[in-house]
Amino acid sequence: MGILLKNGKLLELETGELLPREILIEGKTIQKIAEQLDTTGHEVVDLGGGVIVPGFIDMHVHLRDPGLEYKETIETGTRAAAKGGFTTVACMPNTKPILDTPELMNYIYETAEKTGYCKVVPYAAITCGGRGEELTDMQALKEAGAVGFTDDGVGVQVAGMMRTAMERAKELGLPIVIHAEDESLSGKGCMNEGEVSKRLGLPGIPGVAESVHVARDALLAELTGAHLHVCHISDASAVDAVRWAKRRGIRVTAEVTPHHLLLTDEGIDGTDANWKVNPPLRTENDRKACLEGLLDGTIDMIATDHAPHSVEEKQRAFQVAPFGFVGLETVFPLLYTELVAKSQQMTLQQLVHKMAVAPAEVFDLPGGRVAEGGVADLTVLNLEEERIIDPNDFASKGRNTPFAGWKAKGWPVLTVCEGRITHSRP
Ligand SMILES: NC(=O)N[C@@H](CC(=O)O)C(=O)O
Ligand SMILES: [Zn+2]
Repeated sequence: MGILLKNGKLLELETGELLPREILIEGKTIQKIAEQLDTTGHEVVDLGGGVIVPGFIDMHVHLRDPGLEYKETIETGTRAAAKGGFTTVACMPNTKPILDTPELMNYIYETAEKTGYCKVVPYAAITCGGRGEELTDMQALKEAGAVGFTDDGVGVQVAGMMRTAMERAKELGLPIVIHAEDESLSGKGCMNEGEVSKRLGLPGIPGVAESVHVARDALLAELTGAHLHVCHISDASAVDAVRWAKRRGIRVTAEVTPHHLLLTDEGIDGTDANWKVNPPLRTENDRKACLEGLLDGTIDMIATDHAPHSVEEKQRAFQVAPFGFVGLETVFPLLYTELVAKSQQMTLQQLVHKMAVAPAEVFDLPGGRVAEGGVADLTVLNLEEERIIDPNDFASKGRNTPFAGWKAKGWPVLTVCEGRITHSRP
């Protein structure tokens, strides 16, 4: 007995056409796609006219497990992911302890298998403890299933250390994934350095703290032949550095978050730490550069940088509260509403490409397409349903979003991960 999805419209990714199609799922596989299928012996699920797209893939998620379970667990984080239409997430190693051993890779895989609502692929740390002093056993970490190496949360400060890391990553065929931040430039900053930080009297983080690392690591990727992936790009000169590197034939890819596409530092009043994130929200010029980079292919994909913190932590004063926003449950409706429906700056198929197809391609992961014989990872969207974002509705333990109260449409109503229904809403 399989699952038969009826009354849905399949998004054709090349043309954007919505094709009336029925889908038969057996086990973990999409068995058949046709205009009409025989229902006998199958569990029928009525999609109510919803739009079928490949399951989303998020390459930047903080699941906080192990050690910081008061912020999030693999169970709550993946439940939030499934609710947001995701079937795969890559989790960041800045947990407690840092994910720097094969045993910790195994812990992630085993816990996700037992309690997860989507597939979880872990990144491993570049340096032991994320301290930037000594490289991890990258080969053993690859053998244990790491999808790439990153010290996300902090930048690797010493260029020579990054060079050696890239040489090893190149040999292993895995990407180096960077949180681009030169600490000698970012210092104790808590928001973007500019007009707004000056007005508020808050210490700033200049855009160059990011772009000098992007440029440095692009050059090191050229030298070593490694694949460099740039996390959460936010600054116009960093986008230019990626564009330049791609033109030069360097193997570099990049991601941008929904908040850097939609918000600027103008929204910060210095009292609400739900607006505090790293890299910080920057200027309108930077925001536009990120969007332009996404549309012209400089930036390959969208990633949420889902970074849950407790309510208590985010109630602290702006300067001392931790950086980060949750994002898994709101990213699609926000971007669909703002960039597709309201302003037509993007098409639906472009957005789905950036959230599902591109991450699967760049990181060589299963999924990213809805096709016969392929893995049954898919999401059904109700593009008409409009709702107000209320953090109290989140499955995530985190409530920290600057988008509370925004009205958005295009909510995921059904998520199927490897043939299993992981989220379903009437
Ligand atoms: N993005 C953030 O503001 N915070 C992240 C770290 C990170 O992704 O750099 C976190 O772990 O909380
Ligand atoms: Zn980061």
